[in-house]
Amino acid sequence: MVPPLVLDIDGTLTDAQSRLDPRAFDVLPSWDAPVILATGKAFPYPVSLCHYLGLPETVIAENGGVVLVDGDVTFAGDREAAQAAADEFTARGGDLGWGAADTVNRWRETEIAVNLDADEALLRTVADEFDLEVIDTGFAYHVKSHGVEKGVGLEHVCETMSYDPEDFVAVGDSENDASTFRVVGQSYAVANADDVAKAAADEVLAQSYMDGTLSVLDALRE
Ligand SMILES: O=C(O)COP(=O)(O)O
Ligand SMILES: [Mg+2]
Repeated sequence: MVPPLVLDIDGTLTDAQSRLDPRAFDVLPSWDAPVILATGKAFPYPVSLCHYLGLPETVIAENGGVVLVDGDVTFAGDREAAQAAADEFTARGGDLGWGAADTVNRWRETEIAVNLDADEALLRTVADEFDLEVIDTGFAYHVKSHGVEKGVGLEHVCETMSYDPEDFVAVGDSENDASTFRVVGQSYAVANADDVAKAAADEVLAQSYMDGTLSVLDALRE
């Protein structure tokens, strides 16, 4: 019997160019246990990924800010504070860096994401003034409330689904996966992971991106 999975998206189910690795379609829809997508992306991204993979919509989005399980959506985090910090950052000359349409934040409900090209020092100064934290996922800076984490989201999912987080196997690549790694039974950082994720993981994989993830899933299926 295979264990339930909690999988990060960017850097874990993708290639180095952030493109979804098509092998996800071979392995995830037929996985014989729950597959939870846990991401820093805004809510519609993992929902649509579930839709197109043919998976039940059980997702942790916005680094734990939004959780969908069993048809119920719950929110954590102070979006208004994050917006106020973003406005102040912009007023002081910062740029969120996503252009006018800003599809990165347009549907984001509990935090604000900022392009990695932005002025990090200014962003951290302003976030601090609003009692918010900044995490760097390797794909964006996220300005968010303290204590909102993917791992907390997973605990909520588990309560609803009557699972123990210990039953889960996790794969991830960055700082925002460390909280997941702390609550699951077995955790893996892909080789491209950042130092925080590598330190938090039970095991650091030899292979990067989806190659690393598949090495875990193939071993679990054997
Ligand atoms: O949105 C990001 O910054 C990273 O997304 P991820 O958590 O799926 O890697
Ligand atoms: Mg990631």
